Amino acid sequence: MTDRITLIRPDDWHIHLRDNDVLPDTVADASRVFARAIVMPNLVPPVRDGQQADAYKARILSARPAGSNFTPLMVLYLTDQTSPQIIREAWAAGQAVAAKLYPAGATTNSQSGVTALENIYPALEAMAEVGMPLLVHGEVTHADVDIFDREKAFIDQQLVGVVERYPTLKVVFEHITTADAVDFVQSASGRVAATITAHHLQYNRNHMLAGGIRPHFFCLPILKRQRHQQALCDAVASGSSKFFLGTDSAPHARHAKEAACGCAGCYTAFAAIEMYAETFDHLGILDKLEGFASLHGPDFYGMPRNTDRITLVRDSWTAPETLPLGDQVIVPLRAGETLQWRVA
Ligand SMILES: NC(=O)N[C@@H](CC(=O)O)C(=O)O
Ligand SMILES: [Zn+2]
Ligand SMILES: [Zn+2]
Repeated sequence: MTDRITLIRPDDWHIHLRDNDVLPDTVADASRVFARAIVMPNLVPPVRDGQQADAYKARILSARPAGSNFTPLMVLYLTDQTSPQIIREAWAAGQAVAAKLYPAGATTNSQSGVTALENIYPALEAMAEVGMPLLVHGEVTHADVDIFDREKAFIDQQLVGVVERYPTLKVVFEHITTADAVDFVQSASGRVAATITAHHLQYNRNHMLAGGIRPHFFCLPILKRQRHQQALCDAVASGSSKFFLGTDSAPHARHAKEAACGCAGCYTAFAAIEMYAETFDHLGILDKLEGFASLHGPDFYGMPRNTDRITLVRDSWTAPETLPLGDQVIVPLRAGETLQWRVA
């Protein structure tokens, strides 16, 4: 039994840090282990151009704990108005490393998102040309599509078309949740990859709904049935470089989750690499953790791999019941439960 594993320092290729008074809390958790993180731009109002990305980056940098070298990687939020010029300028100035497609209405703070794919064709063309990756929240939003089918419908109705139309565009299918998404990514060309969260590897919809409704498991895309969870586990077990770590750690204050209409998002940043280690250990694939957490992401983005290392040890500890989030509290995933691994 392996009790200790050393990895090149990992990065988080999908996180929500929010803004202003909560940044000291979210940035402290994100920067505890990860060297870099792709910072999602779904603020209100969203991060729509290079200048806004720069200003947000400055707020994140000034919220870092003393001595931290954590590097936020900034992302533009695509809207119906995103012009090729916005893309080219932000890319040329190094203000953003990617742009994110939120179908309008698909998830938290997506109300300014894209209402029809055609509206961003000019932006996508510019992205394909300069080499800026497209990050996708892959769910359709029509009221008549069942929430458990929205990811598959997005692949069929939108993603296949985008990948065909822009043969050089790099695409990251974010936080995938279905066997359909795994199949799509595996059979696509090398410029298509996906992030996988710790919670979608650890849980399925029974954890959220059987025996009582548990709002802290509610996230989007929603947890699916067990066979889909298994497909995600098989994807990481394959060791394929198309899959890499993206926590989608998404804080919402306790009162916003424990409510008649609760917000979508799970908070995992406080123990993310530990949760992944636990899952990989459980699956008997700890030897695949370094590729997933530390190598495939930078390789896909064309960035250097980190050079220092972290060590994880098998040593159980209890996750806190709550954590501070500005002047509120948050109930993290695994609250009060025993975690099997910790960072040495
Ligand atoms: N994943 C979630 O359930 N929520 C995210 C948005 C997102 O990544 O879709 C959030 O910003 O809260
Ligand atoms: Zn999303
Ligand atoms: Zn997200």
